[in-house]
Amino acid sequence: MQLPEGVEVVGPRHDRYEEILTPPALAFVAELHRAFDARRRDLLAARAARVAALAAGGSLDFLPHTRHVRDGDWRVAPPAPGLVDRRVEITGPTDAKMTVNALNSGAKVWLADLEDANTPRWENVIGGQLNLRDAVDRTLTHTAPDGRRYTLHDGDLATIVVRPRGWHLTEKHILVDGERTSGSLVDFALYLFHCARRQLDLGHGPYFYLPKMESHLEARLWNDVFLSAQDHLGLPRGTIRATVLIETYAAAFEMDEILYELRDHAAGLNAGRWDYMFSVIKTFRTRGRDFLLPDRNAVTMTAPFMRAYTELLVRTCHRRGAHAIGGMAAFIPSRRDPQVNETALAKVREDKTREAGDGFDGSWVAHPDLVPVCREVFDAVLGDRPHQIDRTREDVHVTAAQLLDVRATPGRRTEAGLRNAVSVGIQYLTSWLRGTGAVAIFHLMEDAATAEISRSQVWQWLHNGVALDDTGATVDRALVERLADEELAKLPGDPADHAAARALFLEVAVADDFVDFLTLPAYERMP
Ligand SMILES: CC(=O)SCCNC(=O)CCNC(=O)[C@H](O)C(C)(C)COP(=O)(O)OP(=O)(O)OC[C@H]1O[C@@H](n2cnc3c(N)ncnc32)[C@H](O)[C@@H]1OP(=O)(O)O
Ligand SMILES: O=CC(=O)O
Ligand SMILES: [Mg+2]
Repeated sequence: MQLPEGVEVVGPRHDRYEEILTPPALAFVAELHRAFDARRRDLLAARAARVAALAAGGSLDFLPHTRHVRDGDWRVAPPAPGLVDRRVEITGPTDAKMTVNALNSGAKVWLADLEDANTPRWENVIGGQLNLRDAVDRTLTHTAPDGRRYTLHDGDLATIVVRPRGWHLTEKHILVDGERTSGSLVDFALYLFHCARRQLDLGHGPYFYLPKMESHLEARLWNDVFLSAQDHLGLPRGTIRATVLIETYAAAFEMDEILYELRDHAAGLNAGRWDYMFSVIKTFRTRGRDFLLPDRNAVTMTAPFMRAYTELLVRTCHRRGAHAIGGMAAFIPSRRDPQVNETALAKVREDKTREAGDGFDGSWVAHPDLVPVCREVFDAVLGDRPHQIDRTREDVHVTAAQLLDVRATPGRRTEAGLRNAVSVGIQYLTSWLRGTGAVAIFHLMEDAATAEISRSQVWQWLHNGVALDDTGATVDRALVERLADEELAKLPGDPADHAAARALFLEVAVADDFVDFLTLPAYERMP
């Protein structure tokens, strides 16, 4: 096949890959790369500059020069078809079985995840695009090794909203002018190219969730990508809709500005609590006690700094006519263990009840068996209304000091918490390196965001010389390595199965230089 000039595909071409990697689709990727990749890299450099300023004693605050945006009277575009009622959204990776199960789950929306829940292995990147296209065509089927056959229901399916990779990730198998492309642009462009028209014919549209942004300038970049992409494909401006995850500390101070940048394409904000917690740790990782969190599993959504963040998110969205979408309770139900199941359902009910009461218009679940409980809770609050955007939460007034008040978080730093972080981190990386980016560990959903909390918390405790509240031991490299060995010895199978993950975990959790994202070195270990 003749590729567009300057484009190379260096990943293997498995069965049907030519249906996705067509010359016009690759030309579209190349056009976006040439127009926008330099800006992407400049924005990543701006992130690094902010980290340096914070390490030197700076802080986060609402931006003085964008006050006119926060004070201004503007609204985002009205909700697009398929995105009006979002009371239950299921998330998950895009392998064929999960795709069918998610679309059939009864959720209103499926977040098709190419980010936190996905290892961006070449087979997942292109295989995911094939599954998405087949799903939109309603031809997707799957036969499990045990012979079970999966097909899409005839009636209503969940609206597909694709989450491309964050701006920090590259795609090493598609090169343009000899350079790696952006993972975000590849995921976005291939889905838009192959599925936008089909989605419009079905009465929906090309919809996206945008992850891990750290400023409104990053949102402006996405908006410019959307304008250019719509023009290239002859789609009316405003066809694309994007829901932005507010999941970095810096973005919490720029919610209005992010919605404003994307306003003709904006579909709402989501409270991405796990990456947010990771970002809180990461942003002030060298600043000692004021930003030390207790054990990961002790930090709940009622911690004052988390509450300030979700309250501000609902208020900001509703003032601008946008949906506010809740986050992920990590408890995973079990079809085999009634006790585990009961606990998960109760915890998820409690979480969704708080969100619905706070004004969220819908929320996320990680598993099909959680769809009914989320729906029931939101039905009780919404009734026949598709959302509660008219609940403007004028009562909410969140200050920068409240967003930054990490110190008031109740909980202890314990050896059990450290053990858990080490064990979960290594088990997760074992799974990631094998190509599975979401996994249940100790009955909790673990993905790239939750694993980041584990490893960054170990890094933070170690580099701030934390003494554990229970044993009094100071966290140091020797202690982390000992716990790693003890925890690996408890796992079934050979500890050698986890050797690569153990080494990678120590690299990102212990080394002096803090690696920005664990997926960066992990991706380099992928073929
Ligand atoms: C921080 C964040 O970004 S949160 C969003 C990103 N994270 C995610 O999306 C995680 C999504 N969830 C998952 O991946 C899974 O639920 C896991 C890995 C946590 C657990 O999966 P499993 O161990 O397979 O759970 P379990 O065995 O109970 O699954 C039962 C069935 O439900 C299906 N299922 C489970 N979760 C999902 C899902 N999210 N989407 C679609 N189907 C699902 C399984 O495929 C299985 O199907 P089958 O009965 O046809 O074989
Ligand atoms: O993407 C969601 C999160 O919680 O992180
Ligand atoms: Mg996230």
